[in-house]
Amino acid sequence: MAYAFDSNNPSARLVLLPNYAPLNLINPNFLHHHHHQVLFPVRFALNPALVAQIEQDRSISLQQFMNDEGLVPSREEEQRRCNVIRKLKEIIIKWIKRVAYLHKLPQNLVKAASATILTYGSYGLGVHNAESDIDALCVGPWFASLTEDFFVVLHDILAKRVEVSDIHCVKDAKVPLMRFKFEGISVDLPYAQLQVTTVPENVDILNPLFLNGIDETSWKSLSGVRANNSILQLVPDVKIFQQLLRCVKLWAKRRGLYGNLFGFFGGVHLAVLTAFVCQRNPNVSLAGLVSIFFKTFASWPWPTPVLLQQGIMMPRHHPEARSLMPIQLPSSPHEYCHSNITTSTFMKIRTEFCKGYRLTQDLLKSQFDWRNLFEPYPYSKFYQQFLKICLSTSNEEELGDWVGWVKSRFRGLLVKLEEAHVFYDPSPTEYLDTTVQAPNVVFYWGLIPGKNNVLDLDSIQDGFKKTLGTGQKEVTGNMTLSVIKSSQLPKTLQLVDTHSMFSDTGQTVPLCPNRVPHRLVGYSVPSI
Ligand SMILES: Nc1ncnc2c1ncn2[C@@H]1O[C@H](COP(=O)(O)OP(=O)(O)OP(=O)(O)O)[C@@H](O)[C@H]1O
Ligand SMILES: [Mg+2]
Ligand SMILES: [Mg+2]
Repeated sequence: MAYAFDSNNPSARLVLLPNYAPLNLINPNFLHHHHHQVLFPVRFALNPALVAQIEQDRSISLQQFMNDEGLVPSREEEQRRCNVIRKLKEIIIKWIKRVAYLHKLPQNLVKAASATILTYGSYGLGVHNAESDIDALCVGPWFASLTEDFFVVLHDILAKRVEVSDIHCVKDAKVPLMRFKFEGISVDLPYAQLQVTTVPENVDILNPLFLNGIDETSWKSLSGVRANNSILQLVPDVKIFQQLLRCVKLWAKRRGLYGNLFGFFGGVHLAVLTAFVCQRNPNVSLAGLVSIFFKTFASWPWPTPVLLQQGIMMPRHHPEARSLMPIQLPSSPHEYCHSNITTSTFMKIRTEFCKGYRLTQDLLKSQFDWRNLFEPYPYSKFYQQFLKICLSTSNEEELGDWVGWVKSRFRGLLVKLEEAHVFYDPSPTEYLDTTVQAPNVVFYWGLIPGKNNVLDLDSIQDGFKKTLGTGQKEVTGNMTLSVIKSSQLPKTLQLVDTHSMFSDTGQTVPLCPNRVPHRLVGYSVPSI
């Protein structure tokens, strides 16, 4: 560590120079001319070339960190996903020919008929990792209906394929879709029907020619693709946007802020916040953008909405406009991303933005270390009490469906806890309680009851059970709530807080935090 000291003014602060800062990069006039006012922050003392050099180094070390985390998929993993999409496209083409035939269309129309797959979500943005699903929109012609041809004919074709497992139809959602695994990779497949016979492979869904006469559901299903297209068009540099979004997603996951169903962010929210920062700061390095990201949102005057397209007037009566953190859905004028953020999760998110800002505001600090930003959230140290949510089924096959169902209704539980005036931190991580015989998944949510506040758990549990009993549901299981002290948390969970790793010893082990439940309805939570 090197220090430059202003000897003419002993009360002036020491100017800290990073270890590797070559002295010749220090603005030579600085110490000389400004020795009566060395109170400038250190960055002003440095030659801009040095600042740029350090930022560059920080960006490289951040990229190195991300690579070491294994977040960027390997070439083989990419290839696997490409193969899945190629095979899906082949299946869709065969399907549409069969549907045309079943509808007894004339030969020339059968010949001309086509359908395609458009990817969106994190895969479409190029920020997916090995755990991400593939969001693939099936786009079909005028004669292929959602209810029959998609949910019955295509479903049956897919169900018969050896590559496909765990296939489910989610019909009652805002964006109806089929969810399945294809060669082990989760796929979300919604459907949009265009009023044309031939759907080109790379159909331009922004072209009004294709959008003529489109129905409401198809329009909604197209919104994910539209959002992706416009994000990619609005950011000045796609590559740096992707890098920043990967960092932001990792930060959100590590700090327990990723999961729309838990009242936190989904991928789309973070994509818009990231695009917003990139849009306003072209030509800034990755490290600089991370710093600006936290600065921007630590001081954001919520509930002022975050808008990517400034000219668009967002309607005040929109239900999401009243949400605590409204975020515009790009390219869908007058639409916001759906969010489940509550007062508790809002407070946690804001605290974490501020913490992120504190940790990244001074990139020039010599002891700067990216690991601090991505440190796993230490739940067991933060909270003295936890709400334990135990979900179980009598056999393993039903567990995924049951957990997915309960998660899709978690909003009801968040609202009930909010009404009970407790502060809660709904950690999305899933654990397995090995002291329970039945196949199970356990959640531990941090709790801080309000003053003089006794939590009436029975009434919350009864109310939530009622919520679970309504709507379309094929499986049932058990759900119990209990409050435990942090000292009663399984030891491995406390270990996880410090090491964030999977453990196969002890009572309770975390499952894959991104385990994708089959019936998880995503953002289209049924109304509760
Ligand atoms: N809350 C939401 N509001 C609006 N659109 C959403 C919402 N959630 C998902 N979507 C749409 O569906 C797409 C896929 O969502 P998904 O939940 O798979 O997240 P993702 O961005 O792909 O991240 P991940 O890598 O976790 O899968 C999003 O990109 C978005 O277009
Ligand atoms: Mg996805
Ligand atoms: Mg998805």
